[in-house]
Amino acid sequence: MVDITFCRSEDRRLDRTGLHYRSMSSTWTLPDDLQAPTIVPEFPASGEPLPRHWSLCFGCGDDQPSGIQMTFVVGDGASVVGRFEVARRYQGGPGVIHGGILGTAFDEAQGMACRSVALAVVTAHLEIDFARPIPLDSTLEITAKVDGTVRRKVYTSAEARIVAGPGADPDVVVGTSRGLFLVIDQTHFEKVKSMVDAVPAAAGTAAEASSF
Ligand SMILES: CCCCCCCC(=O)SCCNC(=O)CCNC(=O)[C@H](O)C(C)(C)COP(=O)(O)OP(=O)(O)OC[C@H]1O[C@@H](n2cnc3c(N)ncnc32)[C@H](O)[C@@H]1OP(=O)(O)O
Repeated sequence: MVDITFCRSEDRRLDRTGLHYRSMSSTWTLPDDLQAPTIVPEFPASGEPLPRHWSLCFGCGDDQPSGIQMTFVVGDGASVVGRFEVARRYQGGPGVIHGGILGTAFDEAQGMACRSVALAVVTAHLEIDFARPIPLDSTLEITAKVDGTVRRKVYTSAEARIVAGPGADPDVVVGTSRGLFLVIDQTHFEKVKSMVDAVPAAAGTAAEASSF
């Protein structure tokens, strides 16, 4: 049970772990007992591709044609570098990406970075700063890393840059994100894994879901 109190006068929320945050990046603080990431042996070496975690995932799945189909390589240490094309169907304001799509990309990239320290995680908290408009038809690169862990909690951060197409400038950060992920075990998806096609007990895909 997460105990979050919203303090209206200070526009600040506090949780019982001492993690302080609000909608501005300057207030995301890492806990004092943060442990440096310990990389699991299954995580590929720097420069190697990092395979999708689930074929039907909206973020990385190659069997999910409506998704953003991000691809990843492993970066230095507990980090990953993900890329995707900002397709025209991801439009929010005229000519630019929808904020929720950028949120998807950060969520996916930070979750993939967590694979450096754990076999499976889910997002508990994600916050984003949208720094620059991101044009359609550009290629976005997200660099995400694990900043540290506290028990099952994995603290992550990420930056987005346009690396090809309209507005490309690898020196300009167009968005940033910070997120808390929780390590899960196989019981997490137990009640829903047969619903992968929104149909109970779909053979095959349900079995694959257990390896998420
Ligand atoms: C490789 C994978 C890539 C995946 C990329 C995509 C990832 C996703 O989009 S996942 C989908 C979106 N997320 C979800 O569906 C998760 C839904 N939420 C849940 O299932 C649960 O709330 C869950 C698992 C996150 C936490 O529940 P539970 O396991 O019972 O943890 P709980 O005991 O409440 O909390 C554990 C610790 O985390 C802290 N915590 C949990 N949630 C939060 C939160 N939102 N903010 C701050 N702290 C939190 C608690 O305070 C507690 O801290 P401490 O150990 O210091 O006491």
